[in-house]
Amino acid sequence: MITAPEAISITRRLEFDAGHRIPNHDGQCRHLHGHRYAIEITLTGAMADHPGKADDGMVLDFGDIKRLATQHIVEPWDHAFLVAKEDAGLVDYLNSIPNHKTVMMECVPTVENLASTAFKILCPVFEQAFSGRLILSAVRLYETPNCWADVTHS
Ligand SMILES: Nc1nc2c(c(=O)[nH]1)N=C([C@H](O)[C@H](O)COP(=O)(O)OP(=O)(O)OP(=O)(O)O)CN2
Ligand SMILES: [Zn+2]
Repeated sequence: MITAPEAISITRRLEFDAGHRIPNHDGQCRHLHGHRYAIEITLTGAMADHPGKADDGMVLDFGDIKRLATQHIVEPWDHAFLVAKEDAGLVDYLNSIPNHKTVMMECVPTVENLASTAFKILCPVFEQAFSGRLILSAVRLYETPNCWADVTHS
């Protein structure tokens, strides 16, 4: 009997620190504050059948996930202030600080929007790097140990 190759999902977790605020929040989150975010990146594909090769039995080396996610998300967002472009007063203030690490977001930096942004950035990165051999199937972003958002393909 011939069986189709299994699809297996693997997940790599990375962490970074960033500041943000939700300008129109009716509670504490309208104040400037920060989080130790954790991002979990899940890729799905077939395991490599490459006896004797470094990646034999892997969907993808965890090191490759770390390298690409660090380059495209962790390094740009770590120790940055993630600010909504509509948050005009704060944008002006951050721009007045010489060499401040500010990341301008298209939308308010809720954990949902940040997870969605990360997913949109990483999807083509993994698609191009691995020629469609695997897909980015999910991004989970933790804002606190108790609060997170999941993004998957719709
Ligand atoms: N749906 C969302 N709700 C909230 C978001 C968000 O991004 N999406 N963000 C916040 C705050 O920014 C904050 O990060 C979360 O605050 P809080 O609810 O206080 O989370 P804690 O884990 O610190 O909760 P404790 O009860 O203090 O343990 C708010 N809401
Ligand atoms: Zn917050």
